[in-house]
Amino acid sequence: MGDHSTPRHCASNRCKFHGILSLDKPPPDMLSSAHHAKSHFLQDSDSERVRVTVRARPFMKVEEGHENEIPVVFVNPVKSTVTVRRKGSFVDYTEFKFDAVLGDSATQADVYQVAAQPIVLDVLEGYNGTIMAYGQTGAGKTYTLSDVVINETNGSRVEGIIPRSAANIFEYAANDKSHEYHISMSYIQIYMETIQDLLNPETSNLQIREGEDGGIFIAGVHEIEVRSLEDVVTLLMLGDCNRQCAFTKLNAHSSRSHAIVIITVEKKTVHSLDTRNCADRRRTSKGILVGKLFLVDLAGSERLKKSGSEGLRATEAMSVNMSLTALGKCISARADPTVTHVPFRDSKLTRLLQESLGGNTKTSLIINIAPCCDYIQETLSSLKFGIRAMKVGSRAILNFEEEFRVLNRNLQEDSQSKDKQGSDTNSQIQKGDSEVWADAKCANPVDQKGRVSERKEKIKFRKTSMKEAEFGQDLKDVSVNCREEEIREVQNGYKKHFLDELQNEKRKVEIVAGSQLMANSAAKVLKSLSLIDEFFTKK
Ligand SMILES: Nc1ncnc2c1ncn2[C@@H]1O[C@H](COP(=O)(O)OP(=O)(O)OP(=O)(O)O)[C@@H](O)[C@H]1O
Repeated sequence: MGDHSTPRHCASNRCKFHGILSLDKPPPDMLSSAHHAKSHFLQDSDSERVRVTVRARPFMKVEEGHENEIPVVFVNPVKSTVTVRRKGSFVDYTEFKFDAVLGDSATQADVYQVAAQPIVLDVLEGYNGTIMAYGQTGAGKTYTLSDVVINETNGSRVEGIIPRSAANIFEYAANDKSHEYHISMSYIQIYMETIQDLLNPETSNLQIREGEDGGIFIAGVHEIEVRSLEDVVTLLMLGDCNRQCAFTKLNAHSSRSHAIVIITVEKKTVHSLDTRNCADRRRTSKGILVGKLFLVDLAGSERLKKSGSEGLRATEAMSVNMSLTALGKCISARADPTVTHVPFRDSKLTRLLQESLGGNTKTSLIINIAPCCDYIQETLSSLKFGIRAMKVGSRAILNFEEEFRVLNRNLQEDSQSKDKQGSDTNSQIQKGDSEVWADAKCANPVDQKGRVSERKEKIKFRKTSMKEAEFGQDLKDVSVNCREEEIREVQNGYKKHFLDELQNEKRKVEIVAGSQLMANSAAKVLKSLSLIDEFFTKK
């Protein structure tokens, strides 16, 4: 962050354009491997923040052969800069520096490797990720994200980021023999401030809800299991048929809605036969990692004068412009550490993308620009948007869910063995309280110095009758009334289990304990969670 993300305005004739490559592609070594892309693009010494790539498309046929072609936008993939020159001037220009810049000869594979693959790999590790295309109408957002070429004889060929991401996910899952995968997909559009399910168009105006953990989700949206790239391509095509598009002067196939594909990857450790029967299986249970990938094709901003939109088309454009303005405001607010209120609720788009704008998500933003002279104002505005976005931090945490079934079984076994010993008579938890819904959640992000940041999650008991337990905002405030021997057992069993988890995931840990637990078992879980504090404090 800091200097490199600030546009530099230069009006001095000492600055020359020598060395600036016009719309060229990065050297092959930059794109050589996924690993390379990751180390250059997403893992620098900065704290986590939104990463921004600019992609300049080539001139289209209709744009060729007139004044429009006068070069005003210069990209330099080597230096990751875009320079925009004022028409007719050689001395008045603005230079912007981004995380990566790709010119008109960059292929779809190049764009995927630089701007998408690192996020997809993070999703496969259990993080949330967002890949979002932004830019004026006709700049190439849909081409970058959704392009699929259908070849009658050989079947479909993947081109854009969405099918490539799906291909990457299925290939990764097929090669990973130590995990079981469950992959599902949803596809929605935000059209004129209503959310529509593109895979089930009968349902209209879906509602955005906030989960108990503060996460945002769409209530009632279809989540369809996908087992292959072909499944994904079929659903994409089905959704695209239902998406709102129209002819405008600026784009023959202009999107009139924001479209979002959500791919959810759940992965679970496969237990070997030995460990399945092992008495100490708590140590081998790794739970479920859940990564959500949001692929966002924003509708393009358009000036009504230029697009010639009227009637419904004009109303659609105004609705799109309004939500993009709201997005801009949220980005500006997030980029400014002194601003405390972020107006996420100003539009459906920003409410839905709340986590992608500085929340529990790793975000890659692609700024699509057109090279034409006519669009210079729109290009400048998109580039400035990208620069602001680079200042937005993020705090993605590993979405680790303790496998409820395993946890529940272990806890019940513990409880049954207690019953056998007849020690329940001493328990301070009443018999009538044994069946409660317990939903204890502890999000435990650890900062770069290894300190535990303050816990903000509430401990909630949905239908608790546990009079013995008192719960506060912070786990330190939790006091659970259980017997000495129960605590010892928790220390011996769960402490070891959770510490194993923590050591595997040194940076951040999220542990969820929930399900229809026995009351006394829930108490143990809380107690065991509180041991995590001790672990980090000692470190
Ligand atoms: N990198 C590229 N190479 C070749 N053609 C491109 C490229 N980018 C875009 N195009 C072409 O430009 C046209 C407009 O692109 P696209 O529809 O993706 O724009 P968009 O930004 O999604 O527009 P809107 O916001 O109006 O939906 C399409 O015909 C597309 O095929």
